[in-house]
Amino acid sequence: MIKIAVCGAAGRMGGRIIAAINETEGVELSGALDRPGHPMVGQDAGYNAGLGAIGVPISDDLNAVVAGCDVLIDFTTPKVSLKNLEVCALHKKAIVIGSTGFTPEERALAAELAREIPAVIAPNMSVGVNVCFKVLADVAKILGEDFDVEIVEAHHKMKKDSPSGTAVRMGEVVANALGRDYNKVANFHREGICGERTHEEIGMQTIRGGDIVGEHTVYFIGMGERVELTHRAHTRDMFSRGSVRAAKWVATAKPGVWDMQDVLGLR
Ligand SMILES: NC(=O)C1=CN([C@@H]2O[C@H](COP(=O)(O)OP(=O)(O)OC[C@H]3O[C@@H](n4cnc5c(N)ncnc54)[C@H](O)[C@@H]3O)[C@@H](O)[C@H]2O)C=CC1
Ligand SMILES: O=C(O)C1=N[C@H](C(=O)O)C[C@H](O)C1
Repeated sequence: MIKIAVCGAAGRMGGRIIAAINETEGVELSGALDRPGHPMVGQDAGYNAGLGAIGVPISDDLNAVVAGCDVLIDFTTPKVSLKNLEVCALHKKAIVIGSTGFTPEERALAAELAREIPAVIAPNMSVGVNVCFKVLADVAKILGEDFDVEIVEAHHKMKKDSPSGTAVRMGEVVANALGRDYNKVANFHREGICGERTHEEIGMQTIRGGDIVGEHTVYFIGMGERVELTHRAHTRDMFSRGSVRAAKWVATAKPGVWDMQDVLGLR
């Protein structure tokens, strides 16, 4: 039985991950964490998952919860995730990180911290999005330089980072396939007399509102035709099931940073 602890247990994803652990064979919830001062600390973690009481209280004691698990699943914020990675490395425990909004410097630090423990770090745990990542590289290469690339994502109004981690990864996949540097060609802002579109840029546009779970479209726009690759998330449950699948996989993985392409065998 793999013992999984969940950090961000009082959050939108935390509740769905606890529900997914509850329905998955071979895993059990060993602990639940949220930030000190959160009103749900001390309450049973099953309530946020819609399960009723399951006998695991939400704690704010990171060291104790990590010591008692085999794998920590963490859906919080980049800063919290880096701290969790550091504590998992101290305790030699594996980690799955779903938080998004990492800077390039934070990503480098995460790789450093994960040198001695296995870590799955992925901006999107759904099978559908990860298949999109895989085919996007081929689509970009086949359509080539004659097609302009624009990426549009839409999420709920509570989302804190922009563009989404998924949109950034899509931009990186396309840029790599076309031999471009995402950090140089991503264009996040057009306003006023901003001039004609450059050939190389990848436009990154963001919509926020209501309760949209998550939608991503990559447009390949040519002269006289365009191709659109869209993924729409209907619920958070495939992200949470994906994170539990990643936890089972990472429990026996070698140290280093992995992502869902590794977990799903899509490399
Ligand atoms: N990789 C994926 O498939 C997905 C990633 N995400 C990402 O997961 C993250 C969380 O998303 P949501 O659940 O919607 O956010 P949320 O705001 O509902 O939940 C985050 C939780 O983390 C807790 N938290 C904050 N500081 C903490 C600390 N120091 N220690 C422990 N807990 C702490 C908050 O109190 C909150 O309960 C975001 O970065 C989001 O973009 C969301 C969905 C899917
Ligand atoms: O914050 C969210 O909700 C989501 N975040 C992830 C991202 O930033 O890509 C994945 C998903 O789209 C939901």
